[in-house]
Amino acid sequence: MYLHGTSKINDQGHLEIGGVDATRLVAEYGTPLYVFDEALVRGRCREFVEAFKASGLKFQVAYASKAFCVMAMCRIVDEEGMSLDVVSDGELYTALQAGFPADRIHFHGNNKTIDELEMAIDAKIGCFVVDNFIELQMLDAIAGEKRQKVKILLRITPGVEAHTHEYISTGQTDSKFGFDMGNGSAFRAVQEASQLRNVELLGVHSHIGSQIFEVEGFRMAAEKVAGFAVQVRKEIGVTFKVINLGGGFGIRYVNEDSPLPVAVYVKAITDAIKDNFGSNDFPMPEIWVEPGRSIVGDAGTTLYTVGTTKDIPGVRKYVAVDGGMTDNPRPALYDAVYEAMLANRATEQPTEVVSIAGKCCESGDMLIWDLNLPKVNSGDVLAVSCTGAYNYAMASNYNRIRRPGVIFVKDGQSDLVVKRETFENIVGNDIIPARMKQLSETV
Ligand SMILES: Cc1ncc(COP(=O)(O)O)c(C=O)c1O
Ligand SMILES: N[C@@H](CCCC[NH3+])C(=O)O
Repeated sequence: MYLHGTSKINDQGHLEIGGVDATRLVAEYGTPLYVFDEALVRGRCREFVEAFKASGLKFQVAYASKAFCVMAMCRIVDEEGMSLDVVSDGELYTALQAGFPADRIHFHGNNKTIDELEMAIDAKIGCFVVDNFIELQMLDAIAGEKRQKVKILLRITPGVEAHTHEYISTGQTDSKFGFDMGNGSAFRAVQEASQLRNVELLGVHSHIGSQIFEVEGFRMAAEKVAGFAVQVRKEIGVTFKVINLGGGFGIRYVNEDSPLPVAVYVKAITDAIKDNFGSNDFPMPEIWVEPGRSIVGDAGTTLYTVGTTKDIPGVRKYVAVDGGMTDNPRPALYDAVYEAMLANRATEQPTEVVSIAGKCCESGDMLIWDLNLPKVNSGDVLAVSCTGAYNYAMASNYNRIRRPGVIFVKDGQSDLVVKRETFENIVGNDIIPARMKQLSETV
């Protein structure tokens, strides 16, 4: 397993993250457990911010909280001076509860409800990324009722197809997101927005997809957006102050993945902006981005305890862990691949090929196929790397399994940032209707 950030093998032959022995974490917090390397998260935030500073452009780096949104994470993002992108009232609520400055919150989503729009207007967030005509009209009306003028970007689909899994590719014409540039709806949206009284149109947003390894897609998107911006300025006199190129920067899950350093992505984007703007035809806009996965993805490791094994001679050996698709649905959803190691026997050589199964009542609940490990025993600790993004965020209670706790580790210290769910949480929202036998009557 590739060791990301501060992860290393210590003198006891154990995996250590943030200066804390993984076996100690297991003893203290139990498994499954999401462990975040805080120094790596902060390091990634700084890589983005520094790279943009180096460009000399005005910028905002908004962490896409959908990747991993908990209050402690919002605190880190604030402390690192970044903005925050939310896509639901739940993410917005989390950010506000964490004391995240509302004026640095951007609100995304293709179907924001009236309640969500009201909540965000009341909180005085910094910017709405408007996805469609209905939302544009609704937002203008609600802002008018509340006597506020809200800042907006329009999400446009530039017709750029990112080379990634089709479910996480979003920049193409056939997408549920945004105003299409190709069929003229993006142009009409700018016309409409620029005439509304309660919105201030800052510019446009484009997000082409996720887990992208090349800069070409970003460059193409920047060029297309620039062409659009020039057309809009020429034909209807509207000048964009902000161009947001979204997120999508890839990370290394496995050996075959070849992400570029953050600075290379940022340079490609800022160069593309400089190449296309900054003349008399178009003043230099502010550039915004929304990285999610690349901030937290490889900073996360999930620790599991090995339970049962099933050997089918000549076919396969299954090794089951105490979690699975409930804490990491990505293999089942996207055929995502992961690396793993035995955290308690990290220096031992691999001797067998096993497949890691989850504990859900579902054949598709497989975390890793064909993994080389030392001979695995019940009670071993399996560490799966790169689980920081879209794992806790997409976790479920399928089979009524309790969601694991989350800890941050740094400089030899571990802090619980999300408690493991309890059985009380599991039944907490259940109600037995009055017409059914009540608990007191069942004993
Ligand atoms: C609009 C938008 N911005 C930002 C992101 C974050 O993407 P990533 O986690 O790949 O950086 C996404 C998710 O793909 C998104 O849909
Ligand atoms: N959930 C996806 C990423 C989606 C990004 C949101 N537009 C993943 O795990 O890869």
